[in-house]
Amino acid sequence: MIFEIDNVELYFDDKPILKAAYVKAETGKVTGLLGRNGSGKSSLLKILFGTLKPKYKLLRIDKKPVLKRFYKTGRVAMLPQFPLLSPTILVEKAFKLYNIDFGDFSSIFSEMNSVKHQKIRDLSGGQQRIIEIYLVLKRNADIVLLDEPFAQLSPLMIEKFSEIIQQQKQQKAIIITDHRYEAILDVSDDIYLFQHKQTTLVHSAKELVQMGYLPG
Ligand SMILES: Nc1ncnc2c1ncn2[C@@H]1O[C@H](COP(=O)(O)OP(=O)(O)OP(=O)(O)O)[C@@H](O)[C@H]1O
Repeated sequence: MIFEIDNVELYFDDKPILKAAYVKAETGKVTGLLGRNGSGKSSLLKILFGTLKPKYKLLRIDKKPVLKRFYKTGRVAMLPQFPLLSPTILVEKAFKLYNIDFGDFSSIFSEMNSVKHQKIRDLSGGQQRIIEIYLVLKRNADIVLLDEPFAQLSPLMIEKFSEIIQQQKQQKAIIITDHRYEAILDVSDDIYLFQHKQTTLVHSAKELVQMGYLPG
């Protein structure tokens, strides 16, 4: 399945943020988005998900236009940059709500075994994020959007999630953005750089240096 978001034109209060931006994602691949702060990565994810309305955009699945807000189709799962779960929900209840097995989770993240009966608000920021990323990644969806999943995670957790992302991409398209660019370069099959209000497909870290995103 091929997902394309094309000709994205976004303004906030007459200020242009994106002009003719394009991103393609497909089942079996991870698409990484890189770019400086404020370059429009989160906005593009929200536009794709359907919670932010731009001046113009065209969303296509396998070349056919999708006119509905995408989240209403039930085919997309999104991890926003900010907390997803209610602070008062019990961890085991959150897993039930998402229809995901806690046992499978705790066999990968054994250090999280003890939090099953706790409320989300009683976990550390990183522990909360681990649960959120896992639930969104494992959710039954055709495409998963991850906005800064790695920001609060220790290196070992990033490695574990990179493995889960590789497993999950077998059945899904995944789009991910994060400032941990080494992790994004490792996990992604395709990379887009957000720059000058547009998106460019890049092929190497060297290109990212030449384009002024990475220090030389
Ligand atoms: N609701 C809003 N109202 C006005 N301006 C906004 C709004 N949301 C985002 N912006 C502006 O749009 C631009 C793009 O923001 P966005 O969050 O998409 O960038 P980003 O690339 O995800 O940044 P970061 O990497 O820092 O999270 C920024 O200049 C931001 O100030």
